[in-house]
Amino acid sequence: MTTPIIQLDKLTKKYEEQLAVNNLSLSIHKGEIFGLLGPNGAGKTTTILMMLGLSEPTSGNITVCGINPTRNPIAVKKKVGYLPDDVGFYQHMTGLENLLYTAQLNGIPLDEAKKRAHHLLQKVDLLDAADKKTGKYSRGMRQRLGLADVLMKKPEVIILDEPTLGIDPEGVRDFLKLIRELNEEEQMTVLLSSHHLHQVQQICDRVGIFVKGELLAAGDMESLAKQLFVEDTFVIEIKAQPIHKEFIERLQTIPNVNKVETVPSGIEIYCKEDVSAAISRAIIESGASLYQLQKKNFGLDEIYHRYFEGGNPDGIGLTKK
Ligand SMILES: Nc1ncnc2c1ncn2[C@@H]1O[C@H](COP(=O)(O)OP(=O)(O)OP(=O)(O)O)[C@@H](O)[C@H]1O
Repeated sequence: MTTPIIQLDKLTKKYEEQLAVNNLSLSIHKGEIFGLLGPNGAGKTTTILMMLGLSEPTSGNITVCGINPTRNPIAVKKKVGYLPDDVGFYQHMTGLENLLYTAQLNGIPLDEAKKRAHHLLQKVDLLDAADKKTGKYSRGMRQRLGLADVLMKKPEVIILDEPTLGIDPEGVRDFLKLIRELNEEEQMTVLLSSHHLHQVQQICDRVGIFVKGELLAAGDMESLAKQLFVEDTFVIEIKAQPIHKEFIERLQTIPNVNKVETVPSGIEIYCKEDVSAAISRAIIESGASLYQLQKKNFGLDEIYHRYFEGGNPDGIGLTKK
């Protein structure tokens, strides 16, 4: 594992009596796409603002690209590109002029800036609109130009706060694909804050689930499932015939099986360990025919929604490690 490019250590932010971020520790590694996933008011934006040096933590430490952003926000700004949910441009200037202006502010020589702007406009599919005033851009176009704009200075890290808000589904797909491509081509680390499960699941290498200022769990899908569903790490789906009461009862006696549920597509067996072999043995021995047996992978939406079953992080049947 590489050294973290973003390191948060017991980070806390209080707004008077409001605890926006509570004792947050998190490491994000160079080159990864990390998703900060949480509902409105979870503290995602507050965390991002602290990483950028735009808000001071009440306590705890932050290091971004080896820099303490609270003490040195300008140095961090040079290395980190930030795309807020609604990016603002000089509306009377064209897309290209806006990019060149950003380049000028970052001390990039004009020739180099023109080449980079052309390359990026092509990447974000705005070459045809390069000479159009940004006041006439659609929201999706503004977000794509925003992405090109943060990339002008070749940042080491880009932080995207709800970047797809208000973009149509096709636009969202293209935008996420573009982020993935840029991450691969330019080896950039990406921090994506969102409450859209599917989007986060689609492109992020790891995800942190953030609620009420606290990081409940972080990791890839498998490890999140393990962290949040300690009781039922595996769900095995079977199709078998005939299914009767004794048969279900027999499945329930298999060690490490927590729950057996009949669903329209067959039977779901929730268990602590992979007991596929014991299940198939039990089915055959009971004289039934087994048509299908598969391990169900937890998708992020299942993880997220099941975790908040009843609107309560301590929800039914779920245990946090
Ligand atoms: N400047 C502020 N003053 C007081 N409270 C604030 C301030 N900024 C944020 N908060 C509060 O801190 C908490 C976290 O807000 P934050 O904007 O960081 O959440 P978020 O996860 O980004 O939510 P959203 O997805 O809605 O943007 C909320 O309860 C919010 O009301």
